[in-house]
Amino acid sequence: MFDSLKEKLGKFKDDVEEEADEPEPDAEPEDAAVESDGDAADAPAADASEEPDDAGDPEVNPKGDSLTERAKLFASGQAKITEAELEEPLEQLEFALLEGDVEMSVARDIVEQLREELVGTARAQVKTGEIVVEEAIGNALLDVIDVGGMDFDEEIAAHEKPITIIFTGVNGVGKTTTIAKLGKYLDDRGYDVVLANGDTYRAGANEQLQEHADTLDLKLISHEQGGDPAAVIYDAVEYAEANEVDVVLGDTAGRLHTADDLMAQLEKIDRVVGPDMTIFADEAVAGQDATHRAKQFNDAAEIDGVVLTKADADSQGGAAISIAEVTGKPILFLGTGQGYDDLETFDPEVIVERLTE
Ligand SMILES: Nc1nc2c(ncn2[C@@H]2O[C@H](COP(=O)(O)OP(=O)(O)OP(=O)(O)O)[C@@H](O)[C@H]2O)c(=O)[nH]1
Repeated sequence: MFDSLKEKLGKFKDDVEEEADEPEPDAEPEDAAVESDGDAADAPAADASEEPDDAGDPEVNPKGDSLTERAKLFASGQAKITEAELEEPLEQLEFALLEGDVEMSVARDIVEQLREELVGTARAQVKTGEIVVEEAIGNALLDVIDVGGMDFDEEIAAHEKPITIIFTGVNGVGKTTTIAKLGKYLDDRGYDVVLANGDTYRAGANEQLQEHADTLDLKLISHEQGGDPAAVIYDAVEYAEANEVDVVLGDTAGRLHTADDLMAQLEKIDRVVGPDMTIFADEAVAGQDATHRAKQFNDAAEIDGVVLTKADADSQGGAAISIAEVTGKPILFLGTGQGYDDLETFDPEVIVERLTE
């Protein structure tokens, strides 16, 4: 999972460490003078304990001395990584992220945060303490994926029952399978679950969900094909109330005659049923398409979180990295296979650890 993304981040780390490993060979005296005026770019002069006041004074430390000064700082481990040295590795990383289907604004945020965190870091620290670059990468990733934090288990436990969860997303991405997986997940945790088929548009949708319901021994509420999806989910909520069922999991259509029809239908379900939670499902492998769809669906019927399916088949991680920041809503689960238990809670810290280890 996300192997290619991991490789790209690893390459950035190697590139920066390589830069730190070499003295600044082409540091022109003039550059040095300019940098010492810049923001963190040449902070060593200020950090050096000896003669801090004289370091930038041309009388005491004329331009011609600054290379010697730099060599001294390098030897003492106090020299710092400059913005110029990071330029190429950062550019390459941004390109690699875009190539991996990371949304442009997200790739830029990651690169900017890395620049901010790494410029001015002591070279010696980067060279020897591998953890520095790794941590900077981790922080930049966490910043974009740890968004809108919601603990799904806590939310379910704390919420008044029944709790109604609606799933949105286009056809074929694994939405129905995800509902079945989540039904089992909740059933395993002691909740009574009822499924509702709000996809009254697609032929065979009832049978597909019924098959899952039978396998998992869950109740399914469905109407005839062509019926009103809001009515199906409403019925399921009534059933849950009458039978002390804890959770209603409602599927919705992933495609109608037009995208406008689909969005109008979702808005109607929102209005009539007033779901407690709306989860958008899409496939990780769809990359930027998934990110854009998440935004579109969120605009039509506000989502509370995302399930990214088929993460097991996704090496790029573009959607996984982008979707939370673009929608402002957290990824709750990753689908990691076709089995009912192939559902992994999305823990940003664990994901970052996996990507940077
Ligand atoms: N590898 C992998 N396959 C998955 C995952 N989730 C679902 N699938 C497969 O994706 C295919 C489509 O899943 P469905 O649940 O039928 O998709 P859907 O979104 O409901 O699509 P429709 O039923 O057409 O609306 C099935 O073959 C699933 O087994 C996953 O996390 N990993």
